[in-house]
Amino acid sequence: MESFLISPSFLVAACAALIYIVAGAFRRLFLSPVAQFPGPTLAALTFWYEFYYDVLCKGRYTWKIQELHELYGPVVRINPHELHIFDPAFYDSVYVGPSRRTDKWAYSARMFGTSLAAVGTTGHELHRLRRSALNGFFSKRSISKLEPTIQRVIEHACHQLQSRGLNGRILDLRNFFAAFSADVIGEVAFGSGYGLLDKPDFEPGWQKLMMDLSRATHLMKQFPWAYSILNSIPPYLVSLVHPLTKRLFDIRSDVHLKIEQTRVSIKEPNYLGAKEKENPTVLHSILSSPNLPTPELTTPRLEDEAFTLLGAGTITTAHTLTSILYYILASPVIRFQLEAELSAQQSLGLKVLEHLPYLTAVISEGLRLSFGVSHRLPRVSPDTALNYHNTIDGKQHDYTIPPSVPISMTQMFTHLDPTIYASPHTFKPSRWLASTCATDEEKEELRLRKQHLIPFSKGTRMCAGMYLAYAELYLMVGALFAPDGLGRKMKLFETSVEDVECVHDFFNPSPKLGSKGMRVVLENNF
Ligand code: HEM
Repeated sequence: MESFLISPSFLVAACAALIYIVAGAFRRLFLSPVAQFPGPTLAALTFWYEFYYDVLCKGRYTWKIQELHELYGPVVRINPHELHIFDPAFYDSVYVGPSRRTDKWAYSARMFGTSLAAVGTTGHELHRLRRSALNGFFSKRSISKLEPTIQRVIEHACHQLQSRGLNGRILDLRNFFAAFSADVIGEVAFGSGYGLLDKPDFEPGWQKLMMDLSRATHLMKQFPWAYSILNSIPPYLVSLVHPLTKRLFDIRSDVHLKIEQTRVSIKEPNYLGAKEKENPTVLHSILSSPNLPTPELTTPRLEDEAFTLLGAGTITTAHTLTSILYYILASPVIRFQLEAELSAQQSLGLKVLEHLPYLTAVISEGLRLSFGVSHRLPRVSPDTALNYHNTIDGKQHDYTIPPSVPISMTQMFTHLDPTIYASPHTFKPSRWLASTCATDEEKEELRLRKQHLIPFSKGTRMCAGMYLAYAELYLMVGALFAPDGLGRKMKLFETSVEDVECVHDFFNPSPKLGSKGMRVVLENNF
């Protein structure tokens, strides 16, 4: 062993490795386009810094970034290549519309393991193309046509909730809403639900699986090859090690089958007269999109796209609904006002609900405190330098951020900024209500609050399913607190704010690990 360590070939290899590391460190510290920006040296040197907080400390880098801003100011270098900005006023300069080319940074795009889907597409042009095939299906107009389908799933969900909650049985709304949001996507996007609402206890494994996948995004980012390895292992072997993934593979096979069936059905001569014309699935929509060239219509790509919808639309919507329900049930005053507003309505269709001021305020406040996603969202502006100027606490901050530098911001920081939202951790729907005798200053403050509510992000990469999400939120909360709604019977069971409040960033927000869920019982339900 000793002789190996002093052998010439070992010494050459060791010297080469040392030179490589020192040169790499020198390049990152002094030659990088972000070398002049403030931040911890360790973060500038290596991604292991972020790994430590996000992987070893379980999704805690977001809070460390917050501390770094207190130390270094509004613009901080948080890893060898990326700058993070903590200044809500700058949001619209980073998350822009199609007029400025905006890429996703490859390092963060690979978090999702779906490089063929819009969400994992890095380049601006290809993303615009892929996104155009989704936009029609998820437009406000199309979603309003899907209202009867969503209503049907809600009726079924409430029926199941009532029967599961008989005799004071404890119900976990976190699992309930995860099953609900997945079944909605199944119904509206693929033509049939996944039956999760019919499973015992609303299949708790589903919510857990979605959160496990969400948590794995930190590893995907750091070790992209892990996904290729996982993909090459036969599904039955993966299911042996992680039994929950069996359901995922089943869904993937189902999606595969539906893609092939849709491919055949749209070629049929009477396709446009068929029932699909009334209720086209997202697969019909993509496969008959006039803009997509043939390479964009392969089965693996469509599988990625379809699968993303399930991932993107399940935990986000479920977490928002869970948070909203917690805050309503925890506050008799809020509950009373909501019930009073809903009791005064003749009908509770989506168009009516969307115009109810108090319900809208409750939903906005729920979206504010559930953040959308808890992770920062990096964007790259390949052609344009961005200029940042602001004076904070009497200190001037001026930066020119060169083109192609990944820049990220975090929705949670904006939603909890006390200069925009007073007492930011308090669930306070009244902050969204316009008073008839408001002063100009108060009107301006309300405008700013609305402008800074960004759970779906903004710009070209903003959420594709926003209108579907809003429809689910309005219709579900409306149904639960309607005069005969089940929400009126609900009582929290051994649940506190710690069971909904985000303390781990697994891309999706997670409450404390070990939480037993958002548990309720239904009173007088025998
Ligand atoms: C309250 C519920 C929801 C919230 C807060 C939310 C939030 C977000 C956010 C912040 C992004 C940007 C992610 C990024 O930049 O990497 C996003 C992307 C996306 N969301 Fe949602 N989402 C919700 C529900 C849904 C639903 C129901 C669907 C559809 C079934 C959906 C589909 C998508 C898709 C496809 C993307 C990728 C868009 C792209 O990259 O072009 N989302 N969502």
